[in-house]
Amino acid sequence: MAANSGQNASYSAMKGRLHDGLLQGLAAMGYDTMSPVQYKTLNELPNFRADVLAQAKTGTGKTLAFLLPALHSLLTQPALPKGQVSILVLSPTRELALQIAKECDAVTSQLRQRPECHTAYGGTSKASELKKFLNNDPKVLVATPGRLNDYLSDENVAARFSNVQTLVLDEADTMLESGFLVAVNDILRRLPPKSSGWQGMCFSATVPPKVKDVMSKVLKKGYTHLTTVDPNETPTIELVTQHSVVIPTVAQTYSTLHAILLKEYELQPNNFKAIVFGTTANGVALMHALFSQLLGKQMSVFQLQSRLSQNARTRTTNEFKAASAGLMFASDVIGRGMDFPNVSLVVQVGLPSNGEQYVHRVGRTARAGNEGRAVILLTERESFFLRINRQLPISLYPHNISGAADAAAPAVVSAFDSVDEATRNKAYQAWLGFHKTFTKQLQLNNESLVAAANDYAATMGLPEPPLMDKQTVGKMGLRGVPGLRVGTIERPHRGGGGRGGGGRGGGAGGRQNGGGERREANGDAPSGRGGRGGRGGRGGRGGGGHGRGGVSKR
Ligand SMILES: Nc1ncnc2c1ncn2[C@@H]1O[C@H](COP(=O)(O)OP(=O)(O)OP(=O)(O)O)[C@@H](O)[C@H]1O
Repeated sequence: MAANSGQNASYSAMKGRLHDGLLQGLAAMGYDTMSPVQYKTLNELPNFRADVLAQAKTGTGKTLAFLLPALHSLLTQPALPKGQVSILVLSPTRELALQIAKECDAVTSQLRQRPECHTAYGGTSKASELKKFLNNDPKVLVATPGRLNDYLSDENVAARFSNVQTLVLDEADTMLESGFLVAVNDILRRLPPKSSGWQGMCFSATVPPKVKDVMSKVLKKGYTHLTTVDPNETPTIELVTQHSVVIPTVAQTYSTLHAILLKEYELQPNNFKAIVFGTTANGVALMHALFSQLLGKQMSVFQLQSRLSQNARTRTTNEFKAASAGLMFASDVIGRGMDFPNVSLVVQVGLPSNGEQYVHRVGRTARAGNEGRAVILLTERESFFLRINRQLPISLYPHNISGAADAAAPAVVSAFDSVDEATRNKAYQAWLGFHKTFTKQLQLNNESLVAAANDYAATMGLPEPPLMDKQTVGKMGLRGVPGLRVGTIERPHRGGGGRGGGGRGGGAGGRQNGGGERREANGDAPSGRGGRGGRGGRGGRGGGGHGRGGVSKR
């Protein structure tokens, strides 16, 4: 990885200051040079146990930047009693938790006595994970907040954290935002008090000023603020060429996306590896189904979103990490932190939750010094995003693709015929729920919102707008709005919904959406109070914190 501004320092310079076993681990991983954020945490902290807020661009090695000092302290301090957790890392998503744990295992791989690194996240069997946790000697735990709260609500389990030495918030800004804040506060209440001396580490590519206040709960006054990002610059990576495509209405979305993907494929036919972000889980499932028809013969098509079982999520994550090429449709379950090597293109379809989320999604490409491209596809109404985020280095797409989009339209229409109706119905409802949260910015009222949703239904080849559950319509605040088809939807018996490739099949959209799917943002946010965290941690179902700040089914 390239390092900059005279910090092209070799890890060998850390000999005698960083535990030898860790240096050997880094060598085994093939890393000789410190990235700038790694250089700074290892050289500019008053000591490795100091509290730190670190900001560095996406894909520049923040994970090792927090793991190395924390692991060094663990390895050089008197051993904690068996079963006591020393390093606790909080991550917004399950996939990211697993990835961090793997990085921890890799960097400790050469130690004679390796500290055990465990994970705790929703969507897995709590009983068996907890048994493993309690019967072994986890020194590092990487957890999502919901499942961790579930652990901490049991006094015997909470006792395992009474000597915690380091608490890391990865993707710290999102962890301290509305979707997670309640759960993180609950965790902080259940851990030893800050005055007991544990080290706080907050890492992210983006640190909006509003979260700095909340950080005082984790960071001691006088903490070190390290940054490799110029404060006057957006933290988006320079190695990504970023473009926008604005279309008149939602009706042109999929034909234009098709044209963009083919153009980009033409520009980089070798090892074309792309992620297309959508706004909702059901919207992603729809794109996956549609583009499997349209492009499935040319490339492997994947999807990752919260309605898939955790097994499917983990399997697909591993497959796409290993793949040299492929097309992934994803929600924000992989919007932050995830490291899929050699992704050369990121496309965002529809509005990101905010400028920060845009930056994190773009950061899925151009990692570890590589280059990448990014395109955002918005409708005219959604293009306000470009106006309010003028600081982002986005220019107009330089290729004329409107002809190709027109030419693709008939193929899109016929591919929709093969997408099952339930998938289209759910995407319609998700679209409506998502856009409902933006009506002001989109300058829509309820009537025009429903009219636009119905155009969207027509684009998907649905003969009439899908039937919506009365309750769902009420929760969305759309009761009585003309154009909606409202009725009672037969709910399948519990357990009757299949778990097909497209996610949690079956299931009427109303129940799944619990009042209308909004955005899939931020992470596997717990839905309720921390005490219910385990359930919330499932993310796929209950996950969501439906706050306007925008966390929902991803
Ligand atoms: N010193 C290094 N030399 C080479 N590669 C490295 C080095 N440190 C980290 N990497 C690799 O760079 C990639 C990005 O690292 P990492 O995922 O930690 O980035 P990040 O800054 O946390 O990104 P994000 O902001 O998206 O969370 C990973 O594949 C990681 O293994």
